[in-house]
Amino acid sequence: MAIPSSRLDLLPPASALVACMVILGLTTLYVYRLYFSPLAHFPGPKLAAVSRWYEAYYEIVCLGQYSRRINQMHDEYGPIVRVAPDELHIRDSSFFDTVYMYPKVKKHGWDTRFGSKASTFTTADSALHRRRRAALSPMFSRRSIQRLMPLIRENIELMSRRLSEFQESNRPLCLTDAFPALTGDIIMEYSFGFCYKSLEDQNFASFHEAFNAIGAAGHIGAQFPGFFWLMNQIPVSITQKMQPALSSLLRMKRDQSDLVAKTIREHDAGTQSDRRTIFSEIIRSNLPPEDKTQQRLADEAQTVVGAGVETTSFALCVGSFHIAGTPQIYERLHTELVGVCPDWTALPDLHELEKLPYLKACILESLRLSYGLSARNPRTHDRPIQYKEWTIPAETVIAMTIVDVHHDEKIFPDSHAFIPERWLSDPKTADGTPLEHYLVAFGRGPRACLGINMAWTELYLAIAMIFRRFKFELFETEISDVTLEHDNFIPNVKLDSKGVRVLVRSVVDC
Ligand code: HEM
Repeated sequence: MAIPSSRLDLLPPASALVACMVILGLTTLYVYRLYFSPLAHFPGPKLAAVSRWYEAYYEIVCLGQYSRRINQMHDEYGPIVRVAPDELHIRDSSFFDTVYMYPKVKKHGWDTRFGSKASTFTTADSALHRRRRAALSPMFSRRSIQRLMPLIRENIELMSRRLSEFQESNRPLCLTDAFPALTGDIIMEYSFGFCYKSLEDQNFASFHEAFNAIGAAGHIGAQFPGFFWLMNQIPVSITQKMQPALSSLLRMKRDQSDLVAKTIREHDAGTQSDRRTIFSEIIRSNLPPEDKTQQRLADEAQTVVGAGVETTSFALCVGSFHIAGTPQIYERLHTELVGVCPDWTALPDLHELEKLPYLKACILESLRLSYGLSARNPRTHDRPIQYKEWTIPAETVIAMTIVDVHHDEKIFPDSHAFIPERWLSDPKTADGTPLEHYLVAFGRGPRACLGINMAWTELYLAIAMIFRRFKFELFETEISDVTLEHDNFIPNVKLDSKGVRVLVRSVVDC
């Protein structure tokens, strides 16, 4: 039946109706989150409780500042705060193991962050994660890394030759570029039997910027899950103009996808080489076919390579900066290294290096101040957990942050200072816990770092080679070039940093 036109005039326009419904819906949602949600009674700012836009503002507009804001919230509200409608954050080092060591723990939230949702690193579900991790694990065991030693040493020696070049030319060397070239060449070679030869490149060109871009873009991906899909649809020539670092990231993703495809093809044709690579082994593993698709393995490649490049290289930057800038640390380390390595040309094997207490202390302190990840690290448990007087409902997202533990002044007094001595002579905290228990750079529990053996090996060999054979003089570099300023998932320093730059000097006992 037709409505008379006079009555039609009385109806509000469709757009107004939609707007009213949206406002009503949002109001209902916000009222629920504030007053009726199971997390309603947890302390924290109301804005954070009603919407993730609060987080988005600090992460996207203020460029990775939500962690800092969360720290202010803890100062104001106490050790547990509600930082998003469905998420609590805890700042209490003694609770770290309870959150992370639970075997069935899930990790929601990282699956949309990097455009690689099917990787082991980003898999949310615990059972699926276990299966995927099991296929990767054999390649990262201590024995496998021992087998990888010739490759690691070859790259360390190549780095040594590059350092000699800089010493001879007296040109400043940018370690922020050089270290990702080292770690990148190693992990690419191990992943695919191919690398970009970044160490040989005049300027150590690598995908370092791309990995930093992915961290920053992750803030957008976290809020808008379709973001990476959208970026992938845009031709590289356009993203190149819009955002060069992001275009480098997309190029890297496409390269890795091609390398995965090549590995699959060679496996299917039976033409693969005898050399074990991470991806040839995954393809040979007993993972089900759906976990061996090109897309899933490309996701895996992105995170394995990313995890292998940035964390270790930043730890090397932080350590080198402090060792180079503090003569008594350098002298003590150098003397210890000369003791075990009187002939500078022959670096001792890993077992010998692992026995050196001061070298280990310098590495521990480098890890402590480089954090691994600066992001808050979400977990959910399938049962309620008790934190002090608070009962946290099952399936709540609970996060803690490595940076908070490493700067817990009760555990690491003068926590911003680089003091290797704090690790000497088997130190304990006030309650008798070994200090190393609170070094959580590699995370904890079933989702802890898989590359820990590889990371330690690279750190031992690189630091031993550098500070046995050379001496660094800091060049127009200051503490802010290694200080966390932007939490872009991985720790980023101030935006206008030119990197850690040094002049390379020879040493008399070489
Ligand atoms: C200084 C060096 C490194 C640090 C501090 C570090 C730190 C971390 C941390 C904190 C996590 C856990 C994330 C979480 O809790 O969810 C992690 C995971 C991981 N790391 Fe590392 N990492 C380092 C080097 C490496 C290297 C060299 C590799 C080798 C490719 C690697 C591969 C991985 C992988 C595959 C995961 C995911 C494990 C999983 O989700 O089961 N990492 N890393």
